Amino acid sequence: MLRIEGLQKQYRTGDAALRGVDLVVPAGEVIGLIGPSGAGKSTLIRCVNRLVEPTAGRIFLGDDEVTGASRRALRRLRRRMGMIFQEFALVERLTVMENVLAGRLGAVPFWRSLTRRFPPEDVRNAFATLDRVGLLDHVDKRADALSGGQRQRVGIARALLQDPDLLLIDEPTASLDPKTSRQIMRLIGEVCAERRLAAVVNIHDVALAQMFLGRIVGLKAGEVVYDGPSAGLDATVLTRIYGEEDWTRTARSADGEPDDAAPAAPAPAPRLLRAAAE
Ligand SMILES: Nc1ncnc2c1ncn2[C@@H]1O[C@H](COP(=O)(O)OP(=O)(O)OP(=O)(O)O)[C@@H](O)[C@H]1O
Repeated sequence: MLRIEGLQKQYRTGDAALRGVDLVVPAGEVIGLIGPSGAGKSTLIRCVNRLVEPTAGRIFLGDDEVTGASRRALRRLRRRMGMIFQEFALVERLTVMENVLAGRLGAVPFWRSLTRRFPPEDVRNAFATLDRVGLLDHVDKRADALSGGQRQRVGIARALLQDPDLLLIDEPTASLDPKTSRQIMRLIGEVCAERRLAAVVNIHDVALAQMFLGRIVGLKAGEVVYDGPSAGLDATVLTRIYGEEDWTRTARSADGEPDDAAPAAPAPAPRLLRAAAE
């Protein structure tokens, strides 16, 4: 479980990127983090693993506090957080298997990682994970010989090999075609359910988020302005998050149809938070 309390981030430049975010993501739940450019989505994800140092607030992974953790404790906590990136972040000249085993770096002794000698159990796990993500036939291929969808599957397998409690996923489908994007979102949902992982997915594609994620958190100017079911993302809520626009072809109402009768009937118990500043 991920718990965030009163998270604030002010960059040195003076930009207040997060203004008191509260968020709980239970084990097994995948949430979609949406919001306009500059809303603070990447900052939020990076504060969770302290790639960006929060200015105020507290973050917990299970019972362990991430904020304030010593360097050593933070290293251990980061091993429990798998990261999946938009650009995959693979080592191009290494094979699929080597890239996936990189997920164990930090967990194996340094000399083993230098000589790339991983314990047999890690290798067995890597095979099983690659099988799960549909890449068993590609283990010896170099990363640079893979398609975008295959590359993202490697990214997912590498994160899973860490045996994490939490996945932090930054724009996983930004460079993928629509069908591959759906396959990747489906895979993320399935593996998180199977392994009871909490996950935060930073995603721009609202329709895709609605299709595959049950819960959406909408950020605007560093504040959570919506936290509720994806079915509740109607034109009114989208206007709250993104501002005025014709949302009728984007929002899907609770019955799955495009929301062209906006404003739509309220969705089941969405938690509308603070009205966005006008
Ligand atoms: N390293 C940084 N130094 C200073 N300001 C930053 C830094 N990173 C982000 N910001 C500012 O913080 C705010 C939030 O940025 P952030 O990248 O978190 O938004 P985002 O929602 O992820 O945007 P996008 O969807 O475009 O990636 C913006 O005003 C941005 O300019």
